[in-house]
Amino acid sequence: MAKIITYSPAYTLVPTYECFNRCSYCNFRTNPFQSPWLELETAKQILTSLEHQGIIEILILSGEIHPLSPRRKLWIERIYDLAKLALSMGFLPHTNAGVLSYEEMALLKEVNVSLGLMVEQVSPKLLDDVHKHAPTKIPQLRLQQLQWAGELKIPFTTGILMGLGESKQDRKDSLDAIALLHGQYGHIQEVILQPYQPGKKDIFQGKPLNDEEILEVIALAREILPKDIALQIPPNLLKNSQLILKSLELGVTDLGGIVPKDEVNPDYHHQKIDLLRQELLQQGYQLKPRLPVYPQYYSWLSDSLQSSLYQKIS
Ligand SMILES: O=c1nc2n(C[C@H](O)[C@H](O)[C@H](O)CO)c3cc(O)ccc3cc-2c(=O)[nH]1
Ligand SMILES: C[C@H]1O[C@@H](n2cnc3c(N)ncnc32)[C@H](O)[C@@H]1O
Ligand code: MET
Ligand code: SF4
Repeated sequence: MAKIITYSPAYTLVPTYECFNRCSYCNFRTNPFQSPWLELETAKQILTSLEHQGIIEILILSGEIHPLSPRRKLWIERIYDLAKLALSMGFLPHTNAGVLSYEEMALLKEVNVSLGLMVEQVSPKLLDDVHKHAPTKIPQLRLQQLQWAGELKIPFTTGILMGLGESKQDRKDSLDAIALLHGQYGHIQEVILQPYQPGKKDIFQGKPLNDEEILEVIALAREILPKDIALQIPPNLLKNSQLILKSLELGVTDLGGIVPKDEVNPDYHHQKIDLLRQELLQQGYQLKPRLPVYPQYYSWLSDSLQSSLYQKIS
C-alpha cells in the first residue's frame, strides 16, 4: 500500500509587499509606502480566473504595517475583506500576516479556516543579526502569538526557518517551545521546516544548511513533535527529488502549498505537480490534495466556515 503524502493546491494573494520589518533574508518586502495594496476588484479578477482548476486554499501572505500606524486598521480590514471574498467564491483562506494583536487575531478567525505564523527561531541572538531591524521577530512575541491562537482555538500552522545562523541547540529549543505550546492547547496542525534559500533580492550573507543538516533537523523534529502534528517541507526549496524522498522517509508527511508562484522564494519554482506525483508514486508514495485545515479541527470553526468546508469535501 502506498503511503499517503499530502499537499495543498493553493494560490497566494499578497495584500501588500510593504513591510516595516527588514529581515535580512527576505526577498519579498519593499519599504513602507513603496507597494500598492491589493484592491478587492483586482483580487476578484484573479480569483475568478482560478475557478474550476482544483485550487482549494487561498494563502494570504502579507508584509506588516507598524502596529501604531494610522494605516494599520485599514490593512487588517483589507485582509479581512480579501479572505471574505475568497470564501464567497468557494475557496478556503489561510492567512499569515505576521504578528497580530489579540483582537486582530480574533477578527481574522471569522474568515479563515486556519492561521499561520512562523516562530523562525527562539534564539534571541538573531536579534543582533538577521532580525536586527525586525521588531516582530522577537521570539517572545512570536511565542505569545501561538499562545493566543491556542486560547482562541484557532487551528494553527507554524514552523522554523533554518539556516539563519542558529545552532543545533537553538533548533531544538525552537521545536521544544512549539511542542510545549501544543501540549497546552492542542492547536498546532502542522510545522513547516523551512530551509532558508538565498534569492536575488536578499542581503543575508549566511550559508543555507546542507542536505545532511536539513535531514538531521527533520529527524529531530519528528522526535520532538507529537505525532498529531504534520511535518511539512516545501519541495521547491530542496535541491533534488532524492532529498525530497529522504525527507519523507524521515517523517515529512506534507509538501505544503503547491502554487504557481512562490511569493516568498520567487527564484525557486515548483516542479509540475503531475511529475512530482509520478516520481513519488514510483517510490511508493501517493500524493493527495488536502484542505488548509486538518479534520481534527473542523469542529473548532464557526458554522459558517464549516459549511464552506463541507461544500469542498462533498
Ligand atoms: O502557509 C504557509 N506557507 C508557507 N510557505 C509555503 C507556501 O504554502 C507556498 O509554497 C508558497 O510559498 C506560497 O507563495 C512558504 C514557502 C516558502 O518558499 C517560503 C516560506 C513559506 C512560508 C509559509 C508560511 O508561513 N505559511
Ligand atoms: C513567511 C515565512 O517565509 C519565510 N522566509 C522568508 N524569507 C525566506 C527565505 N529567503 N527563504 C526561506 N524562507 C523564507 C519566513 O520563515 C517567514 O516567516
Ligand atoms: N511578514 C510575515 C512574517 O514574516 C509573513 C510574510 S514573510 C514573507 O511573519
Ligand atoms: S520576512 Fe516577513 S517580516 Fe521579515 S521583512 Fe519579509 S515580509 Fe517582513
